[in-house]
Amino acid sequence: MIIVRNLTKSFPSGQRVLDRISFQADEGELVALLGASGSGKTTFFRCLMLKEKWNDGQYIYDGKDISGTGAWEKFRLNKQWAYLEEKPSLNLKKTALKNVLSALLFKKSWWRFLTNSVSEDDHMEAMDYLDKVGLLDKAHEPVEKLSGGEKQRVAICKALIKGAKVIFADEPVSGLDPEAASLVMQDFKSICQKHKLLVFCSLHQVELAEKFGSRIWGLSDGKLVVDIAGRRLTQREKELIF
Ligand SMILES: Nc1ncnc2c1ncn2[C@@H]1O[C@H](COP(=O)(O)OP(=O)(O)OP(=O)(O)O)[C@@H](O)[C@H]1O
Repeated sequence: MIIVRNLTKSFPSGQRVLDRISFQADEGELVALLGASGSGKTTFFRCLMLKEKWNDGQYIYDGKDISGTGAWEKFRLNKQWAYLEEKPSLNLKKTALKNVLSALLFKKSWWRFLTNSVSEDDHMEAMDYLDKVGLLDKAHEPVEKLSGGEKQRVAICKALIKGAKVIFADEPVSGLDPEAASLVMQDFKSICQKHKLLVFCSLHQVELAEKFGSRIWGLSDGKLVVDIAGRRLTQREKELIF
């Protein structure tokens, strides 16, 4: 699904943040990305979402070379990608259901977009997704009343209803207590398998990466120093990353 060869990124200051990173990642994979603070995890995701210009490298997505692609192609690809942040961007005053439905904006026909109408099918689909992440009974609650983990799960539903094929989750469980963090990670794992998505998830917690990642990557000094199937990391691997 994604093949990257020699991704290199430097900022104008001259700092090289990503150094010739190469990988192949496929649908159904939950890639847990570990790295110390400032190791370049966010920059890496931003490069993969084409929000940052690459200095070098080749990017193949769904069999097509999209290195140096134009604005229209980026717009089209952005519909297939979702970016989830530590603090999900949600309308706090609106209900969980309305937040999920808002992600349909770009999928609707122009007529329904202009009249802001929601079909019975849209409604059912949104409720189905909320049900899948255990939030059916919170569908009509304003998001400001939901916990951090529940807000993150609403953001996951938004990504699903938008039809995202790849999710970039940037430290989605930072600030959550261990139980809420596990629930969110469990949701990522199940949607990844069920909907055949590719999920990249940056984490600081090694245990969560070991428990939920189908693959674990370690980023250090701009390089992918660890790329293994999900399992317990050895002491040596931890030392390479941190
Ligand atoms: N727009 C920018 N201009 C210049 N330097 C930047 C820019 N964005 C990030 N950097 C630098 O790139 C390096 C990597 O930053 P990045 O945010 O990608 O790391 P991170 O691994 O996501 O960190 P954290 O875990 O703390 O969120 C840092 O040294 C940062 O200062």
